[in-house]
Amino acid sequence: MFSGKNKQPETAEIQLDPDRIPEHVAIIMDGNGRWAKKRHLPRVAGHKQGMETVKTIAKAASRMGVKVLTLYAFSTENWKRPQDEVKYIMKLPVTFFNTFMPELIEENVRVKVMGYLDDLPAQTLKAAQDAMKDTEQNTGMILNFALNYGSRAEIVTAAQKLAQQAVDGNIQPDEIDDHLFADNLMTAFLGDLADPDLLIRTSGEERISNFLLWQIAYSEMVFVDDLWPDFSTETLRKAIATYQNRDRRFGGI
Ligand SMILES: CCc1cc(N2CCCCCC2)n2ncc(-c3ccc(F)cc3)c2n1
Repeated sequence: MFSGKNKQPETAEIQLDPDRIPEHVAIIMDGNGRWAKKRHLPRVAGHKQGMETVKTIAKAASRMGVKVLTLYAFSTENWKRPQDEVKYIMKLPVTFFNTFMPELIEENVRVKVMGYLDDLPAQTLKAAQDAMKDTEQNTGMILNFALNYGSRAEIVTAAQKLAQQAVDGNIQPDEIDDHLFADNLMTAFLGDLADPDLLIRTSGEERISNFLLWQIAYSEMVFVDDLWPDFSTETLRKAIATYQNRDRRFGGI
């Protein structure tokens, strides 16, 4: 739309139903390397810009009323990448908190980090632990980073924990149901919010890539072409509008 003498295009902000904001949004942040390649930049430039997008989207989601935002930051498979790239990526949590913690506190955001954290470099783990500690009193949106996370490993770990409880005589096999299994997953701390209402993947890829396989059983999925560094508040609003226009059935008719 054009209006007035300025002839500036007006882009009407996507209107969302405030009563149907997805409580838990999960995002596979894909396309960072391609973003850099398109600009003839090193891949790490895409990761750096991708971290800035995390800041923008975390604030936007918090202000829209999202209760949990889970971001797939590093998978158990990502260790196969070139070592210089992995080394750079592993410093991003330190940079993130050094530059963004005041805004997270101001937004009343609580940081959680889930994954196989013992395998992370010491400085990465410390940054994550400090951020979780420094924001544990916050009562607003939970910003949940999946770091060195893999869903199949998470499911196998839960099965091993339950098998050990059975061997120890603390549970009977027929006591194991959906709820008890979910209580042994890394998302257990989210309680009733553990399962994403909306899963977004960027960069046009339409794969799940071993992310929250148990938890997304009934999630709506929205795949957008934007590369993660280009993902904007408007793109998030459009994805949530798409979600709101769907009629979720949870297996029913
Ligand atoms: C360690 C892997 C990684 C990669 C990464 N990228 C690179 C690839 C994905 C796109 C976003 C930028 N980011 N961006 C923020 C974090 C972050 C993680 C935990 C935390 F507590 C605070 C911040 C991050 N972590």
